[in-house]
Amino acid sequence: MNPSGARTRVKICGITRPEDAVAAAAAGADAIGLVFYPASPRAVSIEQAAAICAALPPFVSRVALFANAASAEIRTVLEQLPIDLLQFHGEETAAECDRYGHAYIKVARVQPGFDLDLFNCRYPGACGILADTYQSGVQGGTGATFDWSLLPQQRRKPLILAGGLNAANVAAAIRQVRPYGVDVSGGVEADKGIKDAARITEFIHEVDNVER
Ligand SMILES: O=C(O)c1ccccc1N[C@@H]1O[C@H](COP(=O)(O)O)[C@@H](O)[C@H]1O
Repeated sequence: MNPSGARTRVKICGITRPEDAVAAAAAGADAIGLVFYPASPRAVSIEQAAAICAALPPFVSRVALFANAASAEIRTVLEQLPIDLLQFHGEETAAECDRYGHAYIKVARVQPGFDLDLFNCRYPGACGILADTYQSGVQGGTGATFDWSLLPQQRRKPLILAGGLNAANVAAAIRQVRPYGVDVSGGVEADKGIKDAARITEFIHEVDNVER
């Protein structure tokens, strides 16, 4: 449960195969993430993403992740796929995020000195902020946690926690940060881009059974 009394939402990111999307949904995931960042080992083509979206049951959100992508590419994805939410994982400005008229979350890559309040103010159009680990030269999917005490308890927008989460640390993360949701990629994989159904189930079990 998150501070509002609702359960902590779970997004399983970096899905590359329909069967992994089905496994995530069966385990209780609220959202799956499709990576449209060519440099990622989890990047998918439009065709792959279409097959994944088609395999999903109702009420599981489809999130399209971009990092400094060209607007034409983002528009193509929005035209061709049933995307519920955009995730901007790069250095996109608020104007760049707003231009699609589509719901989005903006990623903050957190390092010492990070100011969540200021970041919220910079992206008034975002429906949530995803906090991930800053690592020089890496856009995301680092598999590393950050110092969660850098996040304040009072927030203007829903906060999604990411970065190195797995079944062994997610309960502690939720108890400390009390996020709206959590996002995981590497922590539920058998290999890059290949999800492990048992790890997904274990992760969501931990999220749903956190005692605060
Ligand atoms: O997963 C990737 O390869 C990736 C590449 C570029 C930007 C973001 C990426 N993934 C996102 O990073 C966070 C944390 O991932 P992890 O759990 O530490 O592996 C998450 O939002 C991923 O979707």
